[in-house]
Amino acid sequence: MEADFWHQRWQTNEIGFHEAVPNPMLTQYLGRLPIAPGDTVLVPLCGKSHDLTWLTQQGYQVVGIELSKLAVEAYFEQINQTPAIDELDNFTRYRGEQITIYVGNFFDVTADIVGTINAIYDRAALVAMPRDMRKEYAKHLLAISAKAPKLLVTFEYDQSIMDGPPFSLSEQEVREHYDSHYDITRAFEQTVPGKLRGTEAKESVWVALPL
Ligand SMILES: C[S@@+](CC[C@H](N)C(=O)[O-])C[C@H]1O[C@@H](n2cnc3c(N)ncnc32)[C@H](O)[C@@H]1O
Repeated sequence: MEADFWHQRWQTNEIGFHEAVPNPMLTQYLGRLPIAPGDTVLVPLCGKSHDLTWLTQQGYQVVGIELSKLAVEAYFEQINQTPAIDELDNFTRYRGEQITIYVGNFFDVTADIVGTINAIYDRAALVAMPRDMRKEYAKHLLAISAKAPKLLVTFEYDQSIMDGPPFSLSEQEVREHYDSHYDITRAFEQTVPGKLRGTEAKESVWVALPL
């Protein structure tokens, strides 16, 4: 999707993807990754998700990347923190307690900017990208995170009856993106309760451990 699409969604508050509580897939399956409190978790395309706060509460350092300044300002308001704000390369950097969020385009982020990453949590990020961008996204994520272990949440449904985002990802596509760098296991699968925007869909949680 183009940046304008997402800016518009935040401006008009059309953020159906934003959940009121930390995502149960995160809280149940993060423990499958070989990380410990104090480690840094990268959350690409983070929005103003409560998942960020849950991660800090478990003792992790969190690095988020988000296009929308509105989202990030709303996040710090939500957690009652006044972040330190400065400019770094193409980004505005917001720093709070145990969390740094870079406001700008994910594709401009470098390994130097994010620093050492011990794990990645990808919810509503890979699936937010149309097919032609997903390959580039996956490649870039590998490059900036030195293939850190990853928890990935995807949806699968009949893409011919509904357009994304979130887009549908088959197991084959998940493996195409990551198989050559990770041992990938589907840790959980469910039919989306109450459907996905009115469409039957399956939700999967993948645990990806570096080869
Ligand atoms: C579907 S939302 C998911 C947000 C969050 N992960 C959550 O679970 O609530 C996708 C987010 O990615 C952001 N985004 C989209 N394209 C981006 C890009 N190229 N760089 C950085 N952020 C981007 C959007 O502004 C939006 O907040």
